[in-house]
Amino acid sequence: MRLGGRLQAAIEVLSEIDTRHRPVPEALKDWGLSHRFAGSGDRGAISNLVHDALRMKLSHGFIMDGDQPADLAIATLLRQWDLTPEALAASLDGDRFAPEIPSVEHLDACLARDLSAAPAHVQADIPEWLAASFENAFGEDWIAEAQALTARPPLDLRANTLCTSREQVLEAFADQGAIPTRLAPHGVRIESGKGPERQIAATSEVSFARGWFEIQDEGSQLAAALVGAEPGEDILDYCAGGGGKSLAFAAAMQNQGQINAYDADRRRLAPIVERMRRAGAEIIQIRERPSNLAGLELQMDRVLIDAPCTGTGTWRRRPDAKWRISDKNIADRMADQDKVLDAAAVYVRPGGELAYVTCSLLPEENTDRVKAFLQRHPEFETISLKQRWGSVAADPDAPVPYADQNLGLLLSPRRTGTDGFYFAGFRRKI
Ligand SMILES: C[S@@+](CC[C@H](N)C(=O)[O-])C[C@H]1O[C@@H](n2cnc3c(N)ncnc32)[C@H](O)[C@@H]1O
Repeated sequence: MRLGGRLQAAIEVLSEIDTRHRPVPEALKDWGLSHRFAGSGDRGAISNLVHDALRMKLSHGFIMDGDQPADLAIATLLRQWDLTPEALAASLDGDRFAPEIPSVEHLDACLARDLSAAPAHVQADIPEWLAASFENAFGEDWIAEAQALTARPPLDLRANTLCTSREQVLEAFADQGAIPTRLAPHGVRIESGKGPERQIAATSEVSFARGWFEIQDEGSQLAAALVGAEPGEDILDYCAGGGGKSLAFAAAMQNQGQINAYDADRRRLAPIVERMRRAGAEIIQIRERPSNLAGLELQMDRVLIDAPCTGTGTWRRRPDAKWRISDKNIADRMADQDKVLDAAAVYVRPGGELAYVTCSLLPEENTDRVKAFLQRHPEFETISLKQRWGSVAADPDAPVPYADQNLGLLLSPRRTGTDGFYFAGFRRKI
């Protein structure tokens, strides 16, 4: 397919998402099923166009003075794929599958519009009602922080030190330009491609089948490292999901000690079985049911709560989530977070630690929850995060996360080059 056909396809998929509220992966899949002639390069390019358009939906709408799917897709090519209006018009010329586009003069005039005249949330490309939360989280940097969430994310891998080294993983992906992550000591980064370029399918590699790495954002790797798991300890991963953090603990603990992996939804735990086998992680005990946790009360050296959250820190990966989030979502997640904090805290031994992690940037889910927890649980105190960060970050000169009076660390794409993650740590006094 030429650019015109890809542009037309992206417009159709964006319309489907907009009018029928379809999830992006489903809308893209359906388009692929009804256009079987499209090759994998075409599908990748169309997917990139759709995701990029959603990342900057509001500012594209402002610049184009219209937010129809065609406006968004055309603006994506001009503002994110760096095509000039002339180059775009030339590449669509004579392409019978291409949509009609405005004249070069009109597009030049659109690009000349001054985005700084737009309302702040439009410049930031976030829903208006969330602006106050972003400002609370980041102060005067909030627009720049929100704008950094509109970029394509890199692909981050965590080298599994149970069976290989970061150097070997770097070598395996040397052709793709892999580099060491700046902060996470075992991370490997492959930067995102530009325009139609697709991200590599790292999980199709032999090195993946051999257990050399897991796909894990650098922010998630850092959150796991901040927990501070050491060989020989007893750990509870209370919201273990597919086990991303449990696997990181097993490597940090050199397969010595015990990790109890629990999740309220036991179907989410199922992938751990295969992942443990592949990674050679031998110390993970899967706890499928609440009753399997009996007897662990006051016994754990460390408990991690990787809490259910709105995922605002991962908007680079799921840009449609940015336009779906509601007040009710946030309120529901806050209630879940208080519930898991109370439920998981009972397993921490005196002197042991409780870690609270979200992949959200909203203070409502982060510092507010921590303050409320400390009020309900005077038997816990916060731990010094400055020291902990120093022991985790590979590069002491690298940017540090936001820290609010020792009430947690906040990582973000702009500040730390990671997904947005929040980490807070507590110690049980008695
Ligand atoms: C952010 S995800 C966990 C991701 C996982 N730790 C990882 O690193 O791959 C949050 C998890 O919390 C679980 N969850 C939600 N409510 C819970 C509860 N009350 N008790 C335990 N787990 C809960 C969800 O099923 C979900 O798997």
